Amino acid sequence: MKVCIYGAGAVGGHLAARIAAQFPPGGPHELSLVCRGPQLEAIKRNGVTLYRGDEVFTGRPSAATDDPMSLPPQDIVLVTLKATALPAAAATIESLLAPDGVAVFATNGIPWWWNKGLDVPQTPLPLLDPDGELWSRLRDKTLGCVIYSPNEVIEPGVIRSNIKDRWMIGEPDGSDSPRAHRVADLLQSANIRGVATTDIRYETWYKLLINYALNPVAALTRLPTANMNANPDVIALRKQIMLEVIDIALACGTDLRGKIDLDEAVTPTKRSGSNRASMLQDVLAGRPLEVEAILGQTVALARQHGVQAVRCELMLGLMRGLAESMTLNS
Ligand SMILES: NC(=O)C1=CN([C@@H]2O[C@H](COP(=O)(O)OP(=O)(O)OC[C@H]3O[C@@H](n4cnc5c(N)ncnc54)[C@H](OP(=O)(O)O)[C@@H]3O)[C@@H](O)[C@H]2O)C=CC1
Ligand SMILES: CC(C)(CO)C(=O)C(=O)O
Repeated sequence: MKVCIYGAGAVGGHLAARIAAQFPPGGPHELSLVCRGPQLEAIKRNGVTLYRGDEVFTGRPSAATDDPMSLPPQDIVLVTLKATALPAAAATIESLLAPDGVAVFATNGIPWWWNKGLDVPQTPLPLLDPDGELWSRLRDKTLGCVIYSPNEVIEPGVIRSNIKDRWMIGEPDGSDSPRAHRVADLLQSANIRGVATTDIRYETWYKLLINYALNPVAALTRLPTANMNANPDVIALRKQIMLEVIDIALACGTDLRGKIDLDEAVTPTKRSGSNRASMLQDVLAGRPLEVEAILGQTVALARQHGVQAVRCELMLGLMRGLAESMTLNS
């Protein structure tokens, strides 16, 4: 198969290193990476490397480029761009796909395709897809992907993660499709825990519960997870946010009550280590923040369903302000 990772930064670089290590050029799969700047230069020079616990994965893709249109048609495009970069990439991703190809959107937050297959008007979400480019071009060629894996680019071409990871892949309409299994099988063949699910919306809410209570708090406090997990004020706030997200999910049809141990989520005893949430990495690097995917669209759903979510609203206001100040100061 021809497989492209579009946006090979932290998460995409993780997948790239493991797939490239397992399938070097000339093997059964041809791996191409789309990235840019120092990351692209380093990958062209040295390949891509992942440090994961004591393990090191390193490999070279068949191609690495900042010009996706130079690549042949792809069977699978794993899109690991930030949610903010997706609308501008919609036309290119569409052109890159082979006739039966599929794009797998691996992003945090509510995904742009959320309305597809729901009993709601079949229209795009304006906060995530303002001109409907993603919706009109890609809604029938899309799989969702929820990522349980913290990653950071520690130098160009080099990613650090931890030993636990899981990648849930599913159809927006919840069907059990061959293409979702094809993607999960590809990941499994590279010893990555890829799982095809018929309930990607449950996974989305579950992960959003973690992200809403982690990413903006990390971005505002600038604390890595180990410090957040030891700070009583932060712990209390995060638990309150999680309870609100559980209410919003329930109003939208997903029951997370009792499905997550909130104490373990905010003060883990079964996990060790520390990482910087992706939104904190973005603040520190001066990159656009995924405010609308993680916060804005969640609050929009809360308002639509009449759910009071005071802390979620408050965090949204603060994060929209922070995003604005970053553009003013850039
Ligand atoms: N990092 C993490 O721990 C986790 C992240 N996620 C989610 O995964 C998704 C991806 O996040 P992450 O990997 O951290 O993001 P990164 O910013 O590390 O990766 C995105 C990459 O895409 C590149 N890129 C953006 N636009 C283009 C373009 N037009 N052409 C070529 N390259 C481009 C970026 O380059 P540049 O830097 O130059 O903009 C960057 O290298 C997000 O939705 C995030 O929330 C989920 C779980 C964990
Ligand atoms: C996996 C996790 C929770 C890691 O911090 C994340 O999703 C992020 O940083 O955005």
